[in-house]
Amino acid sequence: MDHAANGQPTDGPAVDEAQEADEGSPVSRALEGIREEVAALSDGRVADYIPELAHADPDTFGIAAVSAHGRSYCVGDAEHAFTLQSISKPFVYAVAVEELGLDAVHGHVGAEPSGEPFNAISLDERGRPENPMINAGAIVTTSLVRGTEGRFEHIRSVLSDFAGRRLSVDEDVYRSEAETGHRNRALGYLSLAGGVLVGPVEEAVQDYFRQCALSVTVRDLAVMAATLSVGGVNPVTGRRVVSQRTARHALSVMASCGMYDRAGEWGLRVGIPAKSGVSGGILAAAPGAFGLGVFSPPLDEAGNSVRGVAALERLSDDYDLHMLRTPAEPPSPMHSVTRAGGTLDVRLRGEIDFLAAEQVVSRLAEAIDDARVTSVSVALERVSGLSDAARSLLAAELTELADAGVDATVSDPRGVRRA
Ligand SMILES: NC(=O)CC[C@H](N)C(=O)O
Repeated sequence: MDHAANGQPTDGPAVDEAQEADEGSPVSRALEGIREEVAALSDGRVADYIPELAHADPDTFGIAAVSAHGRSYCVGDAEHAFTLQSISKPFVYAVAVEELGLDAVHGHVGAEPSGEPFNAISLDERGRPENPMINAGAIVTTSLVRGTEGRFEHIRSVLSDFAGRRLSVDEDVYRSEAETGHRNRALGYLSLAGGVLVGPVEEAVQDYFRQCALSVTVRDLAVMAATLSVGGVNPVTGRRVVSQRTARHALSVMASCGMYDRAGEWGLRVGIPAKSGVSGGILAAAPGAFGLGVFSPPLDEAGNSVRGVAALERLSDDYDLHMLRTPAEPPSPMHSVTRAGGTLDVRLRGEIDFLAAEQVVSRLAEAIDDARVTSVSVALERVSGLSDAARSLLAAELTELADAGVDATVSDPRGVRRA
């Protein structure tokens, strides 16, 4: 067992050394540039309402990024261990959704940004906490998890899969919050009274305190985020942790509710689904691109790391990571379109999603109006994947062609139409 900078055990290396990207890489240098600039910010206060958190060194500052392909880049205090706190919430939400399904979970907790602080006493008209990212909602979400190996062990094991290594509880922080977290107990009892919290409040609250006290590094945050970014498969270990749909649900609640009462401003200026924690961490998951982790303990009034917010604003801007940026024009899905005699020969390529399929079917439909064409042949040899939406659009167009008397044949040696 090795020990991180603050003496907390970290149970083995965070990621496979082989995946560690070169420190001299331009990506690391760019991260370092942002870190140096943002380090000059000295506002904010270290959280002390959980007494143990008050010991954090305000100057500690690390940034990590993990690409969708699993390469990691870390600068600053990358090996420093700190506790997840609220960053655990989207992951435990994912555990609950995976186990119970989306509708069952949202029978107990809403999905609307509360516009209020993380510890607000905020229940909607149905008695549900407003969303799973505020404390009340997160305690309810934790209470829903079952897991065969015991609730907390199940949570720890899935969160460890997200990080790609076994995470351990910082017992001092856990005890410190368990001794003082009476407001969270109160939120638990209110949710019990509202009929949405399952089972003994104290057990749910204890497991919530434990999940908040899981010890991580910025590198872990970036790996966890990257796992959500790429749809639920940890890009470092290659292991599927949750379904693609569950990953999308977690990203959605992070996007709308992850930054508490700063969610709107965050969407405008950063636009990366994110979750912050009072220990000073922020995790951000840019879909299909990068997982990011930042740690710096001084917090703004909303409870978000001051340097973390500034660093992510810069990262989003400099590297075009806003989720609502205009996507690049994708390559044409048509490798070639030729006509030989009465046959239109269409060879497709690459990943065919709904937009690409729309291009293809509109081209195929022209064959119906073209008197010279009596048959079409569609070749899928070069197609690496068809989305469900694309598959059904293509099937519908083939039926149209047949109905119009155009003979259609499909060659699909890789079986992408069946996948
Ligand atoms: N915003 C946070 O990180 C809050 C988490 C902390 N454990 C609490 O419940 O108060």
